[in-house]
Amino acid sequence: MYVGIGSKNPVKVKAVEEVIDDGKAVSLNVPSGVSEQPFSDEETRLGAINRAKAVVERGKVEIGIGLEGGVEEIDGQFFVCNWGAIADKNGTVHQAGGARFPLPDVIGEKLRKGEELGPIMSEYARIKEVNKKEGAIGIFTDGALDRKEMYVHIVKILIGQFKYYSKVKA
Ligand SMILES: O=c1[nH]c(=O)c2ncn([C@@H]3O[C@H](COP(=O)(O)OP(=O)(O)OP(=O)(O)O)[C@@H](O)[C@H]3O)c2[nH]1
Ligand SMILES: [Mg+2]
Repeated sequence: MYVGIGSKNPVKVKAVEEVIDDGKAVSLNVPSGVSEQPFSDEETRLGAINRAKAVVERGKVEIGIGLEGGVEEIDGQFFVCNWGAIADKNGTVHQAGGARFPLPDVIGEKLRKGEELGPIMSEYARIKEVNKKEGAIGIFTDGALDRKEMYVHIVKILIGQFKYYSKVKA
């Protein structure tokens, strides 16, 4: 399957490569069409869909995948949320949501001031570009689950739906 991923972030690219059959994905820098730091499930999901569609519109690949991270406030506490979408040239789109977990208030306060989670996490964990490594989920689970593995889960749900619904339609 010749697949494009709408990000140059290595954790997202590796997650797609790990799941697809031939193991090779084209990575493209495409706009998400939402804020750099999405602030709700809706906005994060839309960012994933926009990225997936933008990849296909570039015309290099038949199938595009968009993965987007964001935050969602529930009862005064911020949770990291993650969404993915897969799109093909015929306009088919499938979606999937991933893990969510709470962030400490000290991080929530910085998010409220308009800072982006990636840099906040790097400062908090004292790890450069932690968003391209284990990510917030790796830090707050003591390494039990890293950001790539979290996206692998989403990509499996995306590719799985794509295959299932292609068969059903045939
Ligand atoms: O360290 C992190 N661990 C995570 O689990 C996580 N989830 C989201 N974010 C941050 O939320 C913003 C939008 O996310 P995002 O989808 O735009 O990702 P990104 O900016 O890292 O990649 P990309 O935009 O180049 O594809 C960015 O500031 C991300 O760093 C995370 N940071
Ligand atoms: Mg980003």
